[in-house]
Amino acid sequence: MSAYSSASTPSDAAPLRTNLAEIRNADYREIDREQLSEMYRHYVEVKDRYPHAILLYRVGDFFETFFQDAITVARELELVLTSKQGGKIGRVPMTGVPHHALDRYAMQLMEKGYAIAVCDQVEDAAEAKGLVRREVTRVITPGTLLEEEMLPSRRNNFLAAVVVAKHHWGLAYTDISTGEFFTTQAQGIEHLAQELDRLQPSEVLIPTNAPDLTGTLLRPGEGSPHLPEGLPPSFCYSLRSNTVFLSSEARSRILIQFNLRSLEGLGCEHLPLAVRAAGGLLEYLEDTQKENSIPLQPVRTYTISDFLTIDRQTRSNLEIVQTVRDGTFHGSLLWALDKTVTAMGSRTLRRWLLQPLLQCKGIEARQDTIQELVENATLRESLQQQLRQIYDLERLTGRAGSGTANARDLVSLADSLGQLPQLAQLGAQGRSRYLKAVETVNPDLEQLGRQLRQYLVENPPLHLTEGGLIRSGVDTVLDEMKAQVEADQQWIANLEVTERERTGIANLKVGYNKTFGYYISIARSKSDRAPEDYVRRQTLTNEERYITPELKERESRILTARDDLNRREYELFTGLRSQVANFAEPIRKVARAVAALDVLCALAKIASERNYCRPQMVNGREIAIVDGRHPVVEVSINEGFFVPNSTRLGRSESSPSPDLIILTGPNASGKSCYLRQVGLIQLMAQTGSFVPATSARLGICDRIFTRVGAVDDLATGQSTFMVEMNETANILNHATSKSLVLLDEIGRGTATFDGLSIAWSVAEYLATEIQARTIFATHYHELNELASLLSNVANYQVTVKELPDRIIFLHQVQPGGADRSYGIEAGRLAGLPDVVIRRARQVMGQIEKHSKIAVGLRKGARHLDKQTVESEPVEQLDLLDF
Ligand SMILES: Nc1ncnc2c1ncn2[C@@H]1O[C@H](COP(=O)(O)OP(=O)(O)OP(=O)(O)O)[C@@H](O)[C@H]1O
Repeated sequence: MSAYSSASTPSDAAPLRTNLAEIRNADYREIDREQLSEMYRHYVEVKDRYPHAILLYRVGDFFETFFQDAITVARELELVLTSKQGGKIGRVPMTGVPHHALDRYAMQLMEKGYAIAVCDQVEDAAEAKGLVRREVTRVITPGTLLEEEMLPSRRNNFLAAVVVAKHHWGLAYTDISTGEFFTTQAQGIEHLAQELDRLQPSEVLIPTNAPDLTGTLLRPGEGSPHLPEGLPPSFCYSLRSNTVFLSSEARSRILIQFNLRSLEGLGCEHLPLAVRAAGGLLEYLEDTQKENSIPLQPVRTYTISDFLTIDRQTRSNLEIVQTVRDGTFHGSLLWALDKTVTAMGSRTLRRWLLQPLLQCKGIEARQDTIQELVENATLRESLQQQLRQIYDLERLTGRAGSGTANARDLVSLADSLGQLPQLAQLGAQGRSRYLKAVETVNPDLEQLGRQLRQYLVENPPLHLTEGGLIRSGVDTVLDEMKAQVEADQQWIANLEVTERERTGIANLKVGYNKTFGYYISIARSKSDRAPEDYVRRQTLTNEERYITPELKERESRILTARDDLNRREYELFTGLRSQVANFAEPIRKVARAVAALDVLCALAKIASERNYCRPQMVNGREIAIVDGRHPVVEVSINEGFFVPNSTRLGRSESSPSPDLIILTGPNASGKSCYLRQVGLIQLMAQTGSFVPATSARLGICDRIFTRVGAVDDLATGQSTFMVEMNETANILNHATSKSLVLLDEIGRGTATFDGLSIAWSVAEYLATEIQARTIFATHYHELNELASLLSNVANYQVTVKELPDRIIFLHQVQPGGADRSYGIEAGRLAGLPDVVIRRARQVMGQIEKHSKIAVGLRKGARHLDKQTVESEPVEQLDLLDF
């Protein structure tokens, strides 16, 4: 149980130990409201408006929950469930958390999939006549977090909205902490699922026409008949009324938000579903943020086909942002490449890796900057040094705009803006586009930074209403107030000396306590010498305590002046904060340029330290990598131990390279590693990065597909083999001749001959029908025979050296097919009985002797290139004949 519990709230709260089923008044909807006392009546009125959120209701120093919410919160947060007198109705369940710990507990509830409505006191309890006025000041949901401590700094927290109309869909998403706001429209639900998978939004808004469900937050995996079919179940979905997603309402909401007359300039005028999604998203922000107005950047329209498509399997198999095995960041591509020095840069690198480009122009612009920074290490190091001084401008601006920034945030912002001129000087030394983007500093931002530094003290406190924020000399009213307080404080400080002189009592003291304020203390033995204007306030064993009218007057003046002074400081502070919010747009523009430069510096540093090369991007189908390496494995094993391997793929008139490589080799020889290495090099190249190779010429790919390993998908109840077949079907149905397909172990999850047959026909289809560039790693060395049938197929093997008692892995990929697998050898080394090994060899010999796969298919080979494979009866394979 937590140390915080309602047991420490008001005195009539009592722990509830009863069986949950016996708790009375748990359901607020079923009680007689007339019987409730005034505060509870207000509580249920508010609760009626937020039936699906946990309502945290401010009472004194606590945020309390009542009725069913109290039971839920007690269970989820392991707090003590108590009860409190709710009026004539008797006691109602209650659980509370201290107000200062709200963020922490809200975060825990959020992680468990709850939305939270915060109902705070909006007037001073001391000044309230009757019930203290309370209002919902914020609704916190997973997609609307703003609090620094609740947000991961190095990744975005996206809120998405989706509108589906048959096969077409619109998607809008934003990160309200950084203000990014995008929208798009396309067709094919699988593409929507892919986009959501790329973004990993914390919350997805879905329109529903069931009014009583509006506001429901479905936890990940919960599912609902109201979710459009085909959406991944792994997200938190919020059901919203479909009226706010109507075209006209959505449209006018966007126009008002960005103060526009038409959507033309935003690029979404003719994309009705994109507009509807964006409008619905804006309405949600209005509804949840209440008094915080979120400064969003004008919505930007994008097209998914402008980027390399990476589906969920590929993102997972290539371990782009997390590893397959344990889902950790450590060991992923992002981990190996993220040498950025700002949180903004880190978020940008993640985005770039998940959304590589399709146009040479954009890729080459990034490459140009990397090249410049590889060649000029001094400039690169100075830039990184400079970038380190720049805080998270995007999120600091976001907090300023939403009114949640504190004085330390503004000081960090000012310090960061103060670094821009030096950054500009460094940028001016470069030639490429990304360096040029920072070479001029907006004078308004310089001025803003100066003003913030001029007003705010260097190390301001966290609290904003207790003074100590603003420097002296910047505001005459404030200075006069400070002078008055200081004069009175000085008078009190001198009082001890002046009163000792006046009374002649050498040990007279001036003290302060909370109950009486300032007092003069005299030893009781000397109390007869107290002057007439001394008024006795307290008698202790050895001393008497007095006040004087003048002392009291000074004291109350100090107290009121301090209040005024704190208020004035707060006013000045909020003025500064609003000023920052007014500059949100130009600050974020700079932030984007800074983030991109940070990423390019990081990639240049890696390129230089790890000997990467600049890949030459070409428009054809060529993939020519000389001495390529796996970017993650290379840095995970001892330096110099990684064995580089080359790759040539992509047949064309000028190149005899194969389209499909059959890759064989014993277990653990490095097939998977090689396969992934090729995929990662291609992906890195299309991100604009240099690649781990001696040289590379790469044609742009439209998609990278992977099928690696075999894992049961228990969540959807699919067997290993069905997962494998689904993934393979997806590849065969969507790959094009511009795709890169990486297949590892197709057909292993079923009977050998079924598996081999499927593997064979899949490879054949890829090579003849689709002609995608493919690497097909397999233990079925029978597939090597394909190369003798199809001219665009080649065999490669990962080599090993056989010694009498062991195998040495050379990890070298060389032309030719392995004529045997080492499975039986591996079994022998593992200690299988000799008799079993002997029998296995015998069986193997029989299989090899009688296999007529190549002969059988060669007879039908004339049909292979004519797309008639399906209709032609291929001769009965003789595989079972041994
Ligand atoms: N080129 C290489 N240089 C150095 N070490 C390598 C290389 N390729 C692979 N390795 C090492 O060998 C290990 C096994 O590689 P990998 O998993 O790719 O084998 P595999 O042939 O796919 O095995 P299996 O058929 O059992 O799946 C890797 O973890 C890696 O450490």
